Amino acid sequence: MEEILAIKHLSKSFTIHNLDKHIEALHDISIDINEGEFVGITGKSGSGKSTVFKCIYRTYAPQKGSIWYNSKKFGPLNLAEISERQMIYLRKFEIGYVSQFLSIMPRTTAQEIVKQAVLEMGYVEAYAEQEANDMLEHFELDRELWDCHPSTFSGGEKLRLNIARAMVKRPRLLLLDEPTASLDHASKLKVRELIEQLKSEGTTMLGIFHDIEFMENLCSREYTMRAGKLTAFENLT
Ligand SMILES: Nc1ncnc2c1ncn2[C@@H]1O[C@H](COP(=O)(O)OP(=O)(O)OP(=O)(O)O)[C@@H](O)[C@H]1O
Repeated sequence: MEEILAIKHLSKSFTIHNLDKHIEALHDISIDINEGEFVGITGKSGSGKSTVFKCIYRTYAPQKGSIWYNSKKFGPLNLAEISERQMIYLRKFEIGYVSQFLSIMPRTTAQEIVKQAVLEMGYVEAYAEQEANDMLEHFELDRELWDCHPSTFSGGEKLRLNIARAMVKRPRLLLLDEPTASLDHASKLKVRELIEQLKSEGTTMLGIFHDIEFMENLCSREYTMRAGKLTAFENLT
């Protein structure tokens, strides 16, 4: 199997100037993922899991180390060093990120949010609308809500919309940062169903889940983090 992501000796720290504090969020992290794999990351709150994702998605710039991603369009790239333009392309076409929080665009309806994600990729209006509708239906977002602004949605509704927006793009690499945290059991099963579908289509996924049961039989390997370091590695297959 070909490697799609190779994180090598990644370190990230934060300085909070007004408090005169220095936080070592990641220390010498190395993780690799093969194409089509679903790899899990577990660890206590504050151990650095989301920081790894934010470095991959380049929300954060790491101080040390490299993040090699084998792009379909560009070939091997170090995400820690590429231009913002290339990173924008990758976010649009190749790398998806789902967190538990929905960043709401003002005056945009739920359906438009998902549709916009497809339009961004260059598809025509009618196709984008169909894809958006299929995805909203899959996640059983009440039809009454499709033309509403999500600012008034419940936590679970916001989350389902968030997942629909990321998954409608069928990214090659999908980062799932506790996407099921506040979902009820039925919605969790929907997410699991879609993850299984994406897996069978060859999508590579890196997931953070507190709910270990949810990950069962989904992940091929699992990394455990503690205080910014990788402390365990397990092959699950
Ligand atoms: N932007 C930031 N500025 C300062 N400190 C930060 C920042 N982002 C993360 N941290 C710190 O880095 C450490 C790791 O945070 P991170 O969010 O990666 O943990 P986590 O394992 O994902 O936790 P959780 O499971 O609670 O989401 C924490 O101590 C956190 O306070």
